[in-house]
Amino acid sequence: MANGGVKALSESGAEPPLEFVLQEAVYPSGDASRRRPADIPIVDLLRLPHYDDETAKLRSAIATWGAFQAAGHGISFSLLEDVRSVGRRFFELPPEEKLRCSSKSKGFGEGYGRDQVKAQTLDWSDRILLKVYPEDQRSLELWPRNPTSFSQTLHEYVAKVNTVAQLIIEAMARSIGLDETHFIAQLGEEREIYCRFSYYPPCQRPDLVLGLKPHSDNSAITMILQDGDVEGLELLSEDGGWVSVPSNPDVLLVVVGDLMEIMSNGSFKSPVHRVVINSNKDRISASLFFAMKPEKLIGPAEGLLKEEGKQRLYRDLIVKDYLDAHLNAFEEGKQAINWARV
Ligand SMILES: O=C(O)CCC(=O)C(=O)O
Ligand SMILES: [Fe+2]
Repeated sequence: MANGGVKALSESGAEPPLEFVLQEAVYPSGDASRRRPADIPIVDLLRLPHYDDETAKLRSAIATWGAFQAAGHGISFSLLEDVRSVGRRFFELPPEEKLRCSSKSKGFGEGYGRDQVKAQTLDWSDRILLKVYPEDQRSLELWPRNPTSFSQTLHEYVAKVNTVAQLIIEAMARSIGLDETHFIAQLGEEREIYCRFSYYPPCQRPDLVLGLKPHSDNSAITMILQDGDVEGLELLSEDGGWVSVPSNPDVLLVVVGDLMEIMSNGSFKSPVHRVVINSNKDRISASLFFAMKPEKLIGPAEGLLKEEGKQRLYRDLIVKDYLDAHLNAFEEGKQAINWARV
């Protein structure tokens, strides 16, 4: 692929090159705009700490979808719009400017450019991945200088979402009868947060490509700011069908990650999800992935194993080993969570 990324390919108007074309068995069949949205519950974070029915709603949403839409988060709409806007403006820069933010690191490496993974089929998207927390671990040389407000906007957004995530993670613990500090203590102050902006250009053959292959996240939780207008994210439902996540411009979509599935001993499911493409509309998203530091040992909460009849479903493991297993599984088109089962 030329240096212009998928955006330049899209603008050339050509059919997608073969390395982007999926095997026929996994064609996404059609245009994102023609899909029916899934009924993913909206949880009001203002009510969450005080009302048991809101906590029950959160638990049921996670049990059904592995995800919910968070409203009442207190982050101004203008900041959400600014985050989408700085992301979009970065991807609109000429290729040589974007390439200044790229690095050669393997796997899901930081910086602009495609994931350096052995994949059978390439994703129809451009992305930039940045470690945003702890602050002293930021590789600022990879952060876009253009638009000039990029760093400040992202900095402000991460601080706010970090506070919101705390409240959500406490409620998740409460919702399954654990002390509300349990998962937060696992994450610790030295938690790591990565931000991934993804830009999905239109493709004249949305029936042949995916913006992002089916995967579950290697995080504890992921907080996704979706495009304000354009849908594309889909969750794999229990009956094996794909359902489309509505693009609600002022909510944050909270998705359970594999590390939370392990710590909750399977009470919470980390959903398999993918991104489909539109024939004439582009889409932007910004995902924040919350995880423990790689050296941390995690496992199912003791409190969940004491209950009668409860079996341990996952091993204790070092987060770094899980991340390696996740990458290997991803490259083979498999789910890493099976590796963690007892
Ligand atoms: O673009 C989206 O809405 C989701 C992106 C995603 O699933 C990811 O980055 O892991
Ligand atoms: Fe994801």
